[in-house]
Amino acid sequence: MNTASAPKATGAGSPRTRETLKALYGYVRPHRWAVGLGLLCALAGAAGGLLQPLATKTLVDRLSSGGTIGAVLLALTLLVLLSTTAEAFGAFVLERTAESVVLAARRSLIGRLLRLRLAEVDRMQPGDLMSRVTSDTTLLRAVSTQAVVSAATGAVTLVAAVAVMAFLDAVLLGVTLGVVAVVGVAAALVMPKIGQAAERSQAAVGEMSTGLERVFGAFRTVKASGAEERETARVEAAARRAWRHGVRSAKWEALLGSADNLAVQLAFLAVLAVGGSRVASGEIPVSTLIAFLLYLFYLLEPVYRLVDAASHYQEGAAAIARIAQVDGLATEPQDRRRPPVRPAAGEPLPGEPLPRPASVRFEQVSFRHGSGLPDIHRRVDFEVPGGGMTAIVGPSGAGKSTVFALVERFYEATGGRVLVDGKDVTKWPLSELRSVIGYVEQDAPVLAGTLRENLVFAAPGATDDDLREILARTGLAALVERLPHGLDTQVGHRGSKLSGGERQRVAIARALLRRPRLLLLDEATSQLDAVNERAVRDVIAEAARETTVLVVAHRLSTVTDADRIVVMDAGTVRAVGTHEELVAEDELYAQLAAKQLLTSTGRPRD
Ligand SMILES: Nc1ncnc2c1ncn2[C@@H]1O[C@H](COP(=O)(O)OP(=O)(O)OP(=O)(O)O)[C@@H](O)[C@H]1O
Repeated sequence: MNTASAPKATGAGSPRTRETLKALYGYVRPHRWAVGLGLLCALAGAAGGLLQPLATKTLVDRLSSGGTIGAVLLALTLLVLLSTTAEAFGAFVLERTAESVVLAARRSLIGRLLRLRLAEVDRMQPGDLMSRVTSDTTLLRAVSTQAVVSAATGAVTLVAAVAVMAFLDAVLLGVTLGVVAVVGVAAALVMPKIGQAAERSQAAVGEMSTGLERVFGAFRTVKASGAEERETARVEAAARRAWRHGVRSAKWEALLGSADNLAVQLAFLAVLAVGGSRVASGEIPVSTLIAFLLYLFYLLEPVYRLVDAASHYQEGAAAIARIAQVDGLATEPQDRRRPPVRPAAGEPLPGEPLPRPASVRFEQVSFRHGSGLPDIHRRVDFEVPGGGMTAIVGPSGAGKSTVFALVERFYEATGGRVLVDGKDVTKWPLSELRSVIGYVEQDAPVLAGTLRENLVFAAPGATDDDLREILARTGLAALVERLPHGLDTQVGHRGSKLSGGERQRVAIARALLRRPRLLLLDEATSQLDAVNERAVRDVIAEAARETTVLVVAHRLSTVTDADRIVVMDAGTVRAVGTHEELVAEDELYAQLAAKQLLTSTGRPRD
């Protein structure tokens, strides 16, 4: 599969770590006050916990000396209540902030994905891109808040606990630190492995989404080909890979967890042995040993926190890297000025002249999809004046649809110039360029939603009258009558509840509602029956009287009336002329015409 691969996780201080920390800071920065509040609450909770052993020591000392313990007991209870309340409140603040971080990351990703250049979408897998929005962002939840706070509170309480332990007994502290150092070494060794497993697991989740997207994109074909089991196995294989790496990560995390547990247990035994003999020899009182042992168990908490923060960081770093890859993909330039929403039915905006047909010119245009790939266009040169109908014909793969893709600036020409209204398309503000064009792509896509949403998709200002008119013109009025909820009927995923011909007519109606100055129709009538095709051809012919219409057609019968026909072959323009001229002058066109049983008048032979 073709996903950009993330750089491998490396040690602390590496460029990757610096980049991750910088990105992490970018996510946390807008919420620094909330994270600060969460941190304060966590510290308050930790401080409460830190004081408990000291209060216990006082309690034991008082009991040993026969003093009263009522006040100390009350203080201890208050301490417990305050610290748990502070912790609970802090935890809520952090969870809420974490959700906000995820939302911000998702919003920025979604905004970016829809502005990606087509070439990038061709290169990536949509399913994998989707999983970065849905799955990777959730990993930011823990790393951006909980891990930051855990690391900070863990470090602070660790230092505080060690300081108090040093105050209690330096020898016992030496024994403790010697054993606890083992955890540090184990953590340093295991951490990168958790990061690696998390990265692979997320990549596998991306592959799973890609597999599902592939299946739902061609659901009927999958079923008709009897490929359900094979495709299921494919998606399952990715799910299993995600499971395997998840388990691997869990294994390392468990190992890490038991290592720090073991370290504290061993430290406990060592302190008990050394401390016991120090109590026996009278070097320290028994209350000091008890307090020290309590602190030893108290040490577990900050150590856990630090380990937890480190493993969340590893998982988060993998997600941050995958999200950052999307930031690295090329996007289309964003215009500062939004073009006006075109009213339907050709009404000019106040102060705007009536839309006039746009001209198109290809000047020695060359194009390829990437360096090292074959030329799709080689010095393509033709001119289409404003108004009328121009057809582009030629064998499959000649580069006809690519003409439209270059006019819409889905791709940039690699040589020469594409001009609309005499102006290089690269000089047009992109949204303005597209606002003057109506485009029906080859597969006449219909989006999930209602019929109405589909029709007004390119002309949100269209009124009900505009809709009625266009429905009548494109022969869709009867369909709307039949539908249970009329225009508000759901058309299903990719318009699956409509017939192929209906989808084409919806796509044409959508493009016409935009009242474009240039109408690009790519094989727009291929699925229509004879009656509807005639009707739609009449609509297109009518449109050609007030706008410029460019059609790509395989069936010459649909374009013999065109004002001019551009014949393309293997990425070049062979000839331009009317049907009659081309039948007489161009060998390829004459052959195509002959194959399709046409005479030079364009009428089918009897
Ligand atoms: N994203 C892409 N990456 C690489 N090559 C591509 C891409 N899209 C199209 N091509 C290639 O570009 C060539 C021209 O494609 P284009 O769609 O313009 O042809 P066409 O004349 O419209 O063909 P048809 O009549 O079959 O629709 C084809 O050989 C195709 O394989």
